[in-house]
Amino acid sequence: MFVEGYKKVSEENPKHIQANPYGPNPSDYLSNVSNFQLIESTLREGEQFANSFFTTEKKLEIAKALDDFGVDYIELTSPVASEQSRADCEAICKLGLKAKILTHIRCHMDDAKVAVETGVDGVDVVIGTSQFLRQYSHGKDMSYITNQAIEVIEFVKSKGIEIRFSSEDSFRSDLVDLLNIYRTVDKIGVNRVGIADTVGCANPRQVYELVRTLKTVVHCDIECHFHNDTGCSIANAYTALEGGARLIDVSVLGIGERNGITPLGGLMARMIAADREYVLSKYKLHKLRDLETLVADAVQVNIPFNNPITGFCAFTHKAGIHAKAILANPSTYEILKPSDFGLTRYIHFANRLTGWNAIKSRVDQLNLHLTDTQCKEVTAKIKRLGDIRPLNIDDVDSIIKDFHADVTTPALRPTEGGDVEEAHLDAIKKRKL
Ligand SMILES: CC(=O)SCCNC(=O)CCNC(=O)[C@H](O)C(C)(C)COP(=O)(O)OP(=O)(O)OC[C@H]1O[C@@H](n2cnc3c(N)ncnc32)[C@H](O)[C@@H]1OP(=O)(O)O
Ligand SMILES: O=C(O)CCC(=O)C(=O)O
Ligand SMILES: [Mg+2]
Repeated sequence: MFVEGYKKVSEENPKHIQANPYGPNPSDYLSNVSNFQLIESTLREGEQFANSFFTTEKKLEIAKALDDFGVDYIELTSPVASEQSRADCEAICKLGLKAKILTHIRCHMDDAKVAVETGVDGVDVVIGTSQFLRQYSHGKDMSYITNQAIEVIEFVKSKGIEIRFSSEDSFRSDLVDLLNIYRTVDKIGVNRVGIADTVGCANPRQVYELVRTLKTVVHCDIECHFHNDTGCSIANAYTALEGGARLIDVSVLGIGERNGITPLGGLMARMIAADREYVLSKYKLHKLRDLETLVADAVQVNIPFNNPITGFCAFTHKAGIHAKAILANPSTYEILKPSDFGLTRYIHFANRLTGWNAIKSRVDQLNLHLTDTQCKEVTAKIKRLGDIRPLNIDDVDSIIKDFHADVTTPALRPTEGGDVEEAHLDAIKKRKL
């Protein structure tokens, strides 16, 4: 149906699509999709991953690589966790990186006093506010938590460094308790408040609602931390930004407690699809694969086959219908450009789902010449073998080369009344002799 005022969508240039033909949506003003920052927590949340053990050298190498990638903040394990944790934190602070260095502590003066002496640019303070954590973790009530928070925040602020206050397990906390404590810490002047989906229970709608509600209560930036237990960590991060959060906690490959948090690479994929220019202007995406390999090796895991961007088949197209369109215009089946990440696109033609367009493209790559009809013929041969066993590129290339030799050998030209198949066989026998 034609609706007056609707702009025609241009297929050539999707930018012509009008986001909202009925005028701006008030929530567009709140969205930080084009203005987000990353708190990179591989060296804090990531150290809580089951396989993690980072030597000092490895931590320094990872911190430098994260900085080179362009993350805004690097969050480090609490300096009270161990002697070495504290020494490593101090060593990373001395690197003089562009990224701001944070450490992550409990809401306790003992931790805060150590943290401010490490040389960090800021301190991330956290305390559980849900009934579970109040009962089974620290055992404190909301009034104790509030007083403790005020004392720690004022102390850290007095040292002239950044301070963030976060409520652990925010989504299972009482909303009134949450809003009260956030309002209090905002009034004292924290740089950020944090929402944490510590158990990975939140869905995007709940995230949007909580962020929007919190926006009505605080003036400072909102940071969000999403665990991935139910597979929502990237969607939740994106929705949080849409709702007006500014900062997202990520780790390389999403490593963290249990199955981890929002992965850096996955979030980059989501964000570049939303605002390519902003993401390309801030982050060195072509360094992503090396960064992931560095961390994967350090914690002895493989990069998952279906990882956004860097999974081995993330830019591989297989079915004939896809391959044809990709050859004509990659955007037909690609929302991300492999070249943005320094990567290459592949067409997987050695299989029975292939089509003649993909095979023709391979014929051209091999510098051979076959007509369209001949390409269709050779495709049928490839499919016949592909029905029997998995194929590799050499299989396909030799079928193509044999076919090409057959059709270009003069003996193949059918003589008057001659049989083409016999002529083929004859020519093949002659070549083999
Ligand atoms: C959701 C998260 O990821 S939060 C960050 C998690 N990070 C860490 O735990 C960092 C590594 N942790 C450690 O090295 C240790 O747990 C330490 C050094 C912090 C504490 O060690 P311990 O004193 O031996 O205590 P333990 O780990 O057994 O228990 C946690 C203690 O912290 C208290 N606590 C837990 N959370 C908080 C909090 N947010 N604020 C203040 N105190 C807290 C608990 O009440 C408990 O104290 P208790 O022993 O007096 O009851
Ligand atoms: O400090 C925070 O905001 C998050 C802490 C954390 O790792 C979590 O709650 O899962
Ligand atoms: Mg966490």
